[in-house]
Amino acid sequence: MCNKLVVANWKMHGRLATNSGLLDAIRSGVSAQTGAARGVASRVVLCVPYPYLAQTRQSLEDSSVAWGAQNISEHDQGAWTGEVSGSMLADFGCRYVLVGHSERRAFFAETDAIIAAKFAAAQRAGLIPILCVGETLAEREAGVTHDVITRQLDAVLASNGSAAFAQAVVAYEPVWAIGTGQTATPDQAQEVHAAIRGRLARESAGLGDHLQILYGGSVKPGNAAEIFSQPDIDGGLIGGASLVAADFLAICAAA
Ligand SMILES: O=C(CO)COP(=O)(O)O
Repeated sequence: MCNKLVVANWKMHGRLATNSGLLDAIRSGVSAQTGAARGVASRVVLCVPYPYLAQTRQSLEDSSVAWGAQNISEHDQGAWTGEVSGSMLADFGCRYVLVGHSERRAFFAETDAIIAAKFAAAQRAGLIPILCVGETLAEREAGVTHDVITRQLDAVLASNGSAAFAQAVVAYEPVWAIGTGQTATPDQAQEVHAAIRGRLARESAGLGDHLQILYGGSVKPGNAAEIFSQPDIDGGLIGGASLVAADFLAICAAA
């Protein structure tokens, strides 16, 4: 797959005053890369905190850079204080939303069932869910990485069906590689990506061929090209390095 997808996850970073410089630099940098590559450049998405969606839309709406959110309510509307629905995100031009990030699973008690419901809510609102999966260090050391990934995928498959993955992205983020500077080796990542693709191909061969599977966890300008060169790695989900325009653009250029 030549058209890689690079997604920024700003997490809980940014301020109104400093975001504008970052957004401007990314918009013009991606535009220069797209021009140079004559339309085969990577696609780029920024997942920003909710309060900055309007600012992001204003900055990016005439560009090729898309944007999205980092979380979504599983409910469509109602008495759910503090929650944000998919249609609200669509109102702000979001095309994508992260679902099941390991920080949501670990710190906000999101279960596989809740994540499956959020995945469905995103699609009801016309958004493309980016389903995050990944094992902890203890799980890797216990040799259960594949079991964990399969359980996380199967929860969404069981409640939403395999057809739902035709309009979705999967991101493999080993928890031990997030924000630690310890990247999975390209071989470690490729092995899990191939297993994810294999699991979905068992449901439908076409799905396995077309699904975009991103790698996330300490992707930096210095390791991006090697990670992206793996056959089953279709792009990246970038945390810390997405907050520095030069680093993020270098990663986009490597994709
Ligand atoms: O969690 C991540 C992206 O969602 C990865 O974060 P880092 O790139 O900072 O390791």
